[in-house]
Amino acid sequence: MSNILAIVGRPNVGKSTLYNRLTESRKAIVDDESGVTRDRHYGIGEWTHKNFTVIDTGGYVANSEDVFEAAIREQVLIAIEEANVIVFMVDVTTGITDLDDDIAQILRRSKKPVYVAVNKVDNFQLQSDATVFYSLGLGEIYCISSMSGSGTGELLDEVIVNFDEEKEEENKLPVYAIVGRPNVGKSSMINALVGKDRNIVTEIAGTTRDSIHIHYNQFGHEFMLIDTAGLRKKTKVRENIEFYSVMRTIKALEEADVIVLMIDAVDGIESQDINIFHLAEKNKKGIVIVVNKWDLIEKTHKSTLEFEEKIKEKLQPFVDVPIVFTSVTEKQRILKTIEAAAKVYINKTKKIPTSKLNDILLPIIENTPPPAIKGKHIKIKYITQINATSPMFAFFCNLPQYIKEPYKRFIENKLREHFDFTGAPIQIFFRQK
Ligand SMILES: Nc1nc2c(ncn2[C@@H]2O[C@H](COP(=O)(O)OP(=O)(O)OP(=O)(O)O)[C@@H](O)[C@H]2O)c(=O)[nH]1
Ligand SMILES: Nc1nc2c(ncn2[C@@H]2O[C@H](COP(=O)(O)OP(=O)(O)OP(=O)(O)O)[C@@H](O)[C@H]2O)c(=O)[nH]1
Repeated sequence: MSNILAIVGRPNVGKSTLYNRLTESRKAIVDDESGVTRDRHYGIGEWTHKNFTVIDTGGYVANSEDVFEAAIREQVLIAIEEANVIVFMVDVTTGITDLDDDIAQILRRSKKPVYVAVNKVDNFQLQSDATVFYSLGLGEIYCISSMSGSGTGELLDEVIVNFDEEKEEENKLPVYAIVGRPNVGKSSMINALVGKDRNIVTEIAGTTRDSIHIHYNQFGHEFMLIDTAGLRKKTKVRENIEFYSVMRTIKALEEADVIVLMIDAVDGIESQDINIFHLAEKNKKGIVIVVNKWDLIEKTHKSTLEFEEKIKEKLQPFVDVPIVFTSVTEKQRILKTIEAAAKVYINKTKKIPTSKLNDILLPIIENTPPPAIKGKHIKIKYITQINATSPMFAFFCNLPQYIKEPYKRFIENKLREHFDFTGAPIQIFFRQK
């Protein structure tokens, strides 16, 4: 299951403002991506301990007047298909426009939950103006002011009912998703892996009609593979191809345990790749980077090392990820890709016994304690790994609020040094004890 919220609506109703509010609130809590350019159209939101991906559809619409209404209509259709919940935003100051009516008509036919957010209800008087939006025929309306945040909590309370909490599922096969920009070699990789041999491959219909999950069981590896490659929607509006491909990628990413992010060796790592990488990281997914078309590179003995360094520079600070150099056409290191994904899955799901954790980390902490603040000494007493779907550690101490980002980073590095967590994002919490 995935947790995807799409905000749809015509331009200027305030979608981006709400998007920023939903995703920034999260940023304020864990701001660990200093200096990284983030994509403004999708990000992670959090409400009462549930995480979800928020998509601001507006950003994908071209400026040209003639495509834009068609583009918006099509985006609404794509959003209905791919997202789990839709927030339909309208503007109290303009009332219902023709385009609002059009969108409402599409949404009324959808089976996905739709929430009407009447925005710019900045004061109490405007609430009575909002009642006209009941005539859209989409049920309850939620009066909000994206600018001030008023009403957004009530809206979110309802929205997140549709989302799952992260939980451990027993005896479940690992799920890998191969993602990457168009033409990077995703289909070729999948074909190389599963070929056409139906004895080893069974296609299982996914949650939506056209999502393909492949059951792989060969060479000692068994897992589910999400195929995002072959799924190309015929969009009428050229501008929406990117929107659609981002939707598919986000969805695959939500459903997977480990993301195999393919990069073109010739083009190098691009901002889109970095966005996907950070989304995967924030979603606590395991990550393997595959540099494909390695055959096209003129190589010296230092090439892989230099390439690796260039990639890691751009992935800062989360650089403890495996990088595999493949040539799918020359069948090079394809199995190695699978092995890397399997190893990342193990790293992501393993649990370090509390005694071992404390035996190794407490002496290190003793040697390099968190810096004292205002003359107060911080004492870390013990550590446990909290059971979760990805590595999460609680450090119990007297003054958790005084522990700063650099020390957290230091702790994370020590964890990575002593226990292999390559490819798995780590969460660290300091708690009062
Ligand atoms: N008064 C008021 N203005 C708001 C509110 N939310 C957004 N706005 C303003 O409405 C305008 C449009 O907001 P955006 O968030 O850019 O709207 P959008 O729907 O994302 O627009 P597109 O990106 O063009 O699709 C901006 O000037 C916002 O400051 C609100 O709650 N109250
Ligand atoms: N030289 C070289 N070409 C490759 C390699 N892998 C794939 N290609 C070629 O790259 C092109 C695109 O490959 P696809 O597998 O269709 O790429 P894709 O990522 O599935 O593309 P979309 O379906 O558009 O997302 C094809 O012409 C492949 O033959 C490789 O390792 N080396």
